[in-house]
Amino acid sequence: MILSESTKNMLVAEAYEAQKMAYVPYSDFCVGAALLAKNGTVYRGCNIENASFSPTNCAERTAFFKAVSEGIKEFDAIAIVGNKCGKEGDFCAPCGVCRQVMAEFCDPDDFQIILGAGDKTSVYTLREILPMGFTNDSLKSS
Ligand SMILES: O=c1ccn([C@H]2C[C@H](O)[C@@H](CO)O2)c(=O)[nH]1
Ligand SMILES: [Zn+2]
Repeated sequence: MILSESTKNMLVAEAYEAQKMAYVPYSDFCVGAALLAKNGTVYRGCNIENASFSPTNCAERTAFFKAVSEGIKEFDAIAIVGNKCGKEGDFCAPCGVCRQVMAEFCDPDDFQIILGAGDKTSVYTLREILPMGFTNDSLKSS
């Protein structure tokens, strides 16, 4: 899908709002995500850490799981911002686990990943950041 400049800017602004809720006592790295569903709803997510480290949930997956837990499974785009808390930073690309979660629900050539940092944005398709992904279809092939 083609994202308008205003939709892109709105999603990055939503991601910055989500970032304020990051629970990051261990990394001090604050991430926010804003996931745009095909019905127009925006789901915000932040990263949520844990003293046991491995239960940590990324901002992107928080947003996806909020949506899916409410019955929403069709998405157009996600905006992501991440940096040391309170500092300016560079683009924050989603981790491999989050890319895999995106692959479960999103069309690789249609879904847009918007990285934001300050006034800059950079947009990718899911296939660009997860080539040769393992999906539901992989289970069907012989
Ligand atoms: O795309 C990313 C990359 C990292 N993190 C989180 C996980 C952890 O809380 C912190 C440092 O890895 O940042 C995200 O939420 N999304
Ligand atoms: Zn992740």
